[in-house]
Amino acid sequence: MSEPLLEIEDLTIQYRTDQGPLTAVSGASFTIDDGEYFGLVGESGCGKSTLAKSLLRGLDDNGEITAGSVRYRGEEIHEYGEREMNEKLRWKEISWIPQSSMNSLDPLQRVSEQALELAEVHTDLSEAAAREKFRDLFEVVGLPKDRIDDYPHQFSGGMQQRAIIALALFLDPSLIIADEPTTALDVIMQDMVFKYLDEIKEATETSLLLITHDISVVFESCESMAIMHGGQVAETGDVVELFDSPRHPYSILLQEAFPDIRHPERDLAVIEGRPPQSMGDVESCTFADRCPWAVEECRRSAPPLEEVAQDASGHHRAACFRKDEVLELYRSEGAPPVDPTSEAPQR
Ligand SMILES: Nc1ncnc2c1ncn2[C@@H]1O[C@H](COP(=O)(O)OP(=O)(O)OP(=O)(O)O)[C@@H](O)[C@H]1O
Repeated sequence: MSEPLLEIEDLTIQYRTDQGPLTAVSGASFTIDDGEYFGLVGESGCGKSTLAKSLLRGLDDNGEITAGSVRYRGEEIHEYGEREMNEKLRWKEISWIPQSSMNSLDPLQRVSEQALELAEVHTDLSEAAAREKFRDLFEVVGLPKDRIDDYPHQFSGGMQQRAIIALALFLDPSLIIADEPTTALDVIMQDMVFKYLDEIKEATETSLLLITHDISVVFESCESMAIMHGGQVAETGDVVELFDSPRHPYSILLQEAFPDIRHPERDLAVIEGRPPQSMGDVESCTFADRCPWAVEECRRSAPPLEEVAQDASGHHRAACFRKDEVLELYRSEGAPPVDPTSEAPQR
């Protein structure tokens, strides 16, 4: 098998706070291959943005990677200095589509000027060639070519977000990180942005790391995914595999919490409780207190992320001591009420 584009292994990220170190990401692992669309899903506060920001060294000042590694095409990128990050990685190899275009387009510059600056720093393109390339990309994202010289305020929110996608594509990056790219948009615009992301997939070799709380978007747009809970990767693998045969209780319940076109009549499940905020090292399953199938072992140690079966991509893994039995239990008996004092069952 060829080398993955991005390989995250056992990544732990903490924030210094007045109450001590807060662990936002704990032992996270997954890989993204060339050309792959990968979804990172989970509730608010589960650590998605922290993980994504760490990839481009964009963590807040009080955040730090305390363990694990991030390899990009086999190279440990956290060993790069700030200059190497700018010269080798940012925009050129990995670009970023933020949650809201408001903070990322300079309101005082024409959109084309922002592209031309990137071209000047990172390419040998003449100004005319760079403008032509940007005009073409406007077309790819469904914006009129002759609007590249507009200022951001001349665009609607949806158009601004598409202009950012054009900027993100401008240097032909191998990976685009999109952090809730449609949160600030209305439903119609959300659909359009995803339509353009789908078209980009057809037209380019770019990989996408799509961060969202909406599992159904990932099922529709991505090939692989990771589901996070409380800073841990609960499950990762091929989307079809996770859709048909989820192995982590959180993945099972999360799927039941979103509408499914196969079962439109179904009542949507509610996952009781809130995700935990972990101070210090994480030494248990962060889902244990919300899990209908938790046993004592889940509170004594953190379950490792282990392979459950061969899927199309060969990396379906789940972090649950009961990963080989919960789906069957759920299908035969439903989810029992959560019992915070549960003892280990007879096995
Ligand atoms: N600068 C910071 N200092 C302290 N704690 C932080 C900081 N930034 C984030 N956190 C905490 O880290 C945890 C993970 O936050 P993060 O924003 O990564 O989650 P998320 O899954 O991206 O959430 P959302 O979907 O709401 O953006 C949360 O408990 C959050 O409160």
